Amino acid sequence: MWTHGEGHPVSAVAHAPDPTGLYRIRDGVYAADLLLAAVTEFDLFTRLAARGPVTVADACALLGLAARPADVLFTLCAAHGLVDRDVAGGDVVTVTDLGRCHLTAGSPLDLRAYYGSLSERPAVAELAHVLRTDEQAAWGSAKPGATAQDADWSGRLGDVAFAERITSAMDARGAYLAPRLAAAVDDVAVGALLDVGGSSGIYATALLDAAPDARGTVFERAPVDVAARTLIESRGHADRLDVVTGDMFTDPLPTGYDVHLFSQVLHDWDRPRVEHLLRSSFEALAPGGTLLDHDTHVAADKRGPLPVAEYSVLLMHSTPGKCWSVGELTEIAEGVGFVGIEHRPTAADRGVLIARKPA
Ligand SMILES: C[S@@+](CC[C@H](N)C(=O)[O-])C[C@H]1O[C@@H](n2cnc3c(N)ncnc32)[C@H](O)[C@@H]1O
Repeated sequence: MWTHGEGHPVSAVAHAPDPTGLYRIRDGVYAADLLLAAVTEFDLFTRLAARGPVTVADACALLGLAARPADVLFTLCAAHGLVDRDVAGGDVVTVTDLGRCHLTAGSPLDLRAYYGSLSERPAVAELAHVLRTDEQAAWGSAKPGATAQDADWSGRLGDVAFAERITSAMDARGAYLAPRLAAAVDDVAVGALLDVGGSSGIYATALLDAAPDARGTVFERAPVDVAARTLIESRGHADRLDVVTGDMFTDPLPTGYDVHLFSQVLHDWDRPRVEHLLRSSFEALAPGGTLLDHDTHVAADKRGPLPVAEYSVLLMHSTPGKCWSVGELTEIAEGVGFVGIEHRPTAADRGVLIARKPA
C-alpha cells in the first residue's frame, strides 16, 4: 500500500504506481483543441486530400500556416494516423484513409460538423492564431486584458509569486522523473554537474545522490534562483549543490563542469535559441564531458509518440518552443561539435539525449 512521503525518493519511485497517465492528461491538455482548430478553422483534411501528397512547406503556403506550429500539427496528425508523414522523403504529408473518410467534405461519414460544434472553445481561437502567426498565446490561456508582458510565460517568471508557483510545479513533476533520469544515466561519470535552468534542483539532487563524490550547481535566472536555494537548503543538499544566478542567453555558462544537464529547458525555445544554448554548453563543458538533454522528444520520423506530440501542442501554444525531435537535436548538437549522440528512454514519455564533447 502506497503512503505519501514514504522512504527515500529512489525507493519511493520504485514502489509507486505508474503516474504516466496523469502526466499525459496534464501535458496533452491543448491537443484536442489543435485538432478542432485544424478541422474547423482550416478545413485541413478536405484541402490536403484535394491536393494529394504535399510537402509540409507547400502545405503551409496552401493553408496559411506558420512553419513551427505546422510542424507540431502534422506530428500530431501523423501520431493520430490522420496523415502519413515522410520526413526522410522530403517531409511530405498525405491524408490517410482515416482522415479522408471522416474529416473531409463529401464523405458520407464526415465528422467535421461534430468537431465544429466545439469550435467556440477559447483555446481553438488561440491555437488558430498561433497556427497563422506563430505568436505564442498567454500561459494557461490567461484572462483577457492581461498585457503581453504579464501573459507571456517567460516574462511572468520575473514575478516572484509566479516564479514560486512554477518552481513548485517543476519540482512536483521532478519527484518521479528525477530518480528515473539518474537511473538511466548511471553509467555516466559525474565529477561536477551544471544543471542549466535547473529550477528547484531536483534533477541535480537525484544525479548527485547517485554520485556521492560529485558536486553540482544549478544555473538559474532571478527570482527562481531564490526559490532554488531555499528548496536545496531545506533538503540538506546545500553542501554539494549551489546556485549560480545568471541568464543563459546573455551570460556565458560557468566553466569547471564535466556534465551539463538541460532538463525540459530546450522545449521552451525556438531553433536559434536552442542552437545558442547547445553552442554555449559546448564551449563551457570540460573536454571529454557529457551533455544530457532530458525532455519529451519527438521521434526522428516525426510521427509520434502520441503523448509527446500532444505535449508539443501545449508548448507551441504558450512558448516559442515545441518538443524537439531526436533528429533535430542530433543535427544541432553535431553542428556545434558534439559527438557520440544516443537517446535513452527514462519515464513518463521522457527520454535523455546524451552527447559527448571530444576530449
Ligand atoms: C520548464 S522549466 C524546467 C525546469 C527544470 N529543469 C525541470 O526539468 O523541471 C525552465 C527553467 O528555465 C529557467 N530559465 C528560463 N529562462 C532562463 C534564462 N534566461 N537563464 C537561466 N534560466 C532560465 C526557468 O527559470 C525555469 O526554471
